[in-house]
Formats: sequence, C-alpha cells, structure tokens
Amino acid sequence: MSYDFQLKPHPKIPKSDGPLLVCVLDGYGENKIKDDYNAVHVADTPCTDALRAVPGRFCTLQAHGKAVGLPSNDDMGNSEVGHNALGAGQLIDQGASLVDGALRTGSLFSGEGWAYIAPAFAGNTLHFIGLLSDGGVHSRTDQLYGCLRGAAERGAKKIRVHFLTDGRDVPDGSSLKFVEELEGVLKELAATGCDAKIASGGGRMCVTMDRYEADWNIVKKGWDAHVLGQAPHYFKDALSALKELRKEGSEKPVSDQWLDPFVIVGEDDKPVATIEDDDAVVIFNFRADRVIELSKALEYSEFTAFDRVRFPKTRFVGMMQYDGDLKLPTNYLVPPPAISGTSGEFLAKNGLRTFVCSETQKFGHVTFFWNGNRSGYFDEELETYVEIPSDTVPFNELPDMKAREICEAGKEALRSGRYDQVRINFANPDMVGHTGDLEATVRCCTLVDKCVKELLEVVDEMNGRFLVTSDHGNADDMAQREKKTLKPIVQEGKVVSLTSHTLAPVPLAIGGKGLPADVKLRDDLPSAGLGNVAATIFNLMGFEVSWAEPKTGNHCVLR
Ligand SMILES: O=C(O)[C@@H](CO)OP(=O)(O)O
Ligand SMILES: [Mn+2]
Ligand SMILES: [Mn+2]
Repeated sequence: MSYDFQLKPHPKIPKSDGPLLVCVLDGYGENKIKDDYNAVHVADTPCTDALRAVPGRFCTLQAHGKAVGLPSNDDMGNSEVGHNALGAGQLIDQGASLVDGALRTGSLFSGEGWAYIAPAFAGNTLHFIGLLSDGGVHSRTDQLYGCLRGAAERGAKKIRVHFLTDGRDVPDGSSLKFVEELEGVLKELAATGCDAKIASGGGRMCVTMDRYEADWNIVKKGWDAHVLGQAPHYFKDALSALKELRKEGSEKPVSDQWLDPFVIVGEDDKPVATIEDDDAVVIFNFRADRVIELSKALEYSEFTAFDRVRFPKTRFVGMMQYDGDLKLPTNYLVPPPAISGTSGEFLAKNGLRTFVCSETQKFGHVTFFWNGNRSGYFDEELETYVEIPSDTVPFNELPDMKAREICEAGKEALRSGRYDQVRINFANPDMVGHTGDLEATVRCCTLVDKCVKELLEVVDEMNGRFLVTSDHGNADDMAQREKKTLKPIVQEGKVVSLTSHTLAPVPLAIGGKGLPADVKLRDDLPSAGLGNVAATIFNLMGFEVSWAEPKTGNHCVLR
C-alpha cells in the first residue's frame, strides 16, 4: 500500500503550543463488574475518576476480539494486538487469524517455510517449541496439533515437543489438561508409525519466553533444556514433571507460570531428545515478543548473550517472521501481518519529534509493536526511545515497578519543549494483574493514577494536550467467575484468582489546557476500538488524517 505521508492541518483543531502526551495504562480495563475483585474500581483513583466525568471527553473503546483483528470475540485483547492497533490506526488480521487461515487452506504446508523443514522429516528429528496453551495470546494448542498431524502425514518420522506451561492467559493448573491432551495427539501419531514424544519444558516466566532482553538467563535455561537436554530436573514423563514441580498440596505450591525447567528421559535415563545438526525446529508461537530471543539463539552464528555450549545447524522456522526490521527468523511458516503506514512513520515523515518511554517489560510495546513489529527507528534524529530497566522479580513483590521513574522521564520530556509527542506506557496494572495478587494490583493502580495526575499537571503547565488510554483489560477483574452469575469462584474458602487479561473495553480520555474547549469526542461510534486512536492522536496534534479504509478514520471531531 502506498501512502500520502503529508499531514494536512486540521480544518478546525489548531496545532497546539505544547506537546501531546499519549499515555497507555497497560491492562487497565473499564469493566462493568464493579466489585471487590475489580482492582481498578477498588483502587483510589481520583485522577482517572475525574477524567471519566468530563462530558464529551471520555469514552470506552473495544480492545478484544474482532475489533483488534483476533479470530473471535471470545478472544481477550493483548498487548501485541492492542499496541499494533493503537500505533497503526488500522484493523490488522493478527497472527492467530493468519495461522488459522493457513491451516484451513493448507497453505502452511505448501509454503517456503514448510519446504525448508521438510528435508529433515525422513532421517532427522522435527522439534516444536512454544507455549502449550489455548489462551490465544502467544499460541494455540489446536494450531500446534494441526502442525503435528500435518508433519506426521507428510512423512515426519521423529517428532519432539518442548513446551512452556502457561497459567497466565489460562487458569493456573491447566497445564495438566493440556499435557494430557498433547499426549493423546502424540499417541495418535505414534499409532501411524511416527515416534512422537514430549522432550522438555518449563514455566513461561522463567524458561525460554523472556522478552525485550529483560533476562537472558531465562532463555539460557530453555536452551539448556531443549537443545542440550540439561535441566535441574529429569522425569520419565511430562505429567509427573508437572505434578512434582507444581508442589501441589505443599506449603509453597508453584504456579504453571513459574515451573523450573525439566527434561524427559527414557528408560536409559538419557534425554529423549537433544537438538542436533540437520534437525528441524519450529517455534509454534505466532506472537513475537517472547520468542525473539530464542530465535536469535537458534539462528545467529555470532551470538554472545549466553554460552550456548553447542550451536546446532538446524533448519529453523518461526510460525511467523517475528521482526520485520531484522527479518528474523529468515524462514517462517506463515507470512506475518503486513503492517505499514503506522503513525510512527507518519510522525517521522512530517518532521515531528517523539519521545517514547516505558520500562523493559513494556518497552517494545510502545516501540516495536506500536511501529508494526519493527525493532528499528523510522528516523533516529526525531525519535528518542528511553527504556527503564525492569526489576526481575515476580511483580507483586515490587508492585510499584518503575512507574515513578517513567513518570519522571515523561514529565522531563514534556517540560523540555523538544517533543511534539510524548508516549509512555505504565506496565503495572497488567504485569501485577498477571500475578493474581489482588492487594498488590490495587496498590499499583493507585500509584499509576497518581503518576497520571502528575503528568497531566505538567501537560497543563506546558499548555499541552493529552490522550490517556489502555490496550486491554487485566487489573479490572482479578477473580475467576461462574459463567452465569458472574460470582467469583470460591475453592477451599478462597476466591480463585484470575491471572489473565479480560474482555473489558478500555478507557479513552482526552483533554489538557491547550485543547480548545469545543473539541469533543464523537458520540456516534459506539463500536469504536483501539484502531481509532491513531487518528484521534493526529487530530489532537492539529492534523487531519485522510487514510483510506481499512484505516478507521477520524474519531475526534468538534461537536
Ligand atoms: O505477558 C505476556 O506475554 C502477555 C500475556 O501472555 O501479556 P501482554 O499481552 O500484556 O504483554
Ligand atoms: Mn498489555
Ligand atoms: Mn498482559
């Protein structure tokens, strides 16, 4: 698609004297259930409460399902699709949908990626590595099973699966169900003469699936288990591994997210697989952030992030190409969503200066995802990206995370007068929400609200404007609920915590001293979603946007 990148002045909204603050509160949904388990509701949030009360300057946006390019409206939103939509101002068919399509039509098995791994089928091992979950955020089990069956039908003689347990996008403890299911599929393949087994695994938060280089040691642990066949724990089968590592019934049970790495061994006590030269390796996650580091380790011959000990020359493919700038991995099964003409590119091409900041855990969300899964800059002269290193502990232990530091960096950037747009993301409601710790999540929502208040004060001081929003729900519901009554589920006298995102819409608030009083949000777009935000941002900066469909058009107009 070719774009006319020249932004034109908005006919009614003048350009601002001051900067525009774009503030994403990650995982801060507007949930209709307002009870004790809605941490956003319980927290003391005078600032966001006041934003909600301004007539014509607050609305909610769809942030899940088809409104953000996911296969179905039962799919919760997530940071990847959310920030893609926010940054691109488009409805994009996302990885989950594209893989579904490629399996349905069979194109997954007839493309270049599949042709690249196929030579390993007859005499070598085909490995699958990824998140074993039906959460639909990073991967889906039905897609893995489709690939496994497709490989066996096409002559793969030896298959090994290395999986990460979830408990974050799906209930804790569901790992057992997924492993039973996977064992069933592998048995089915074995009956057709394919030697198919589980080989290694571990919990997603401490094995393999690190992101944004927060902690390479996580990837090293995965490498050791999947590639070298080395781990602190060896088991004869995966179900025993999970039961043992979860330490159920003990004083300190371990959740699926945090299981130690383990390796499955055979009767001879040797690992049932290591990854060797000429083997094929498929990473079956469609989402990029948490498999880019492993992709680098599998693909790059020059590599210093950790000692790989051995670097097998494999036929490695990603489910998708994860990084459009690095073209990583070189080989992939399904072409990734084509995201072009993102708001970042428009800003850069019009000489507008941007300051972007978050902490490590969300840094790539407001850069990489925002820019359409590209890890580079559009124009390094015009874009300043600041990453504040995240802690490397479970985030309920330090629920303030780096909110204060991000707030200070944002205020300084606003005051500097050097930027047209200051874009930040507060990680807490999402990252602490994922721990299922209600108290810690309430605490961090209160802190984030304070930070937003301070930022908005500086916006006013600079005669600027603001847009505050979120990418999906999470902190707004911390309890698993009965389907019909929506009452929290209680087990052994305790409410069962919800660690996942929610399907709630998200807030959109605009304002600032520099915004003329008659600028209001349209009230005729009840199904507006995150894809409408980019246009709103340009309007707030005093520009008209004339994107053709599927861009979603102006959302912010005089009324
Ligand atoms: O932590 C993650 O990887 C996902 C949940 O799987 O959360 P988010 O989409 O908010 O990054
Ligand atoms: Mn998020
Ligand atoms: Mn999240």
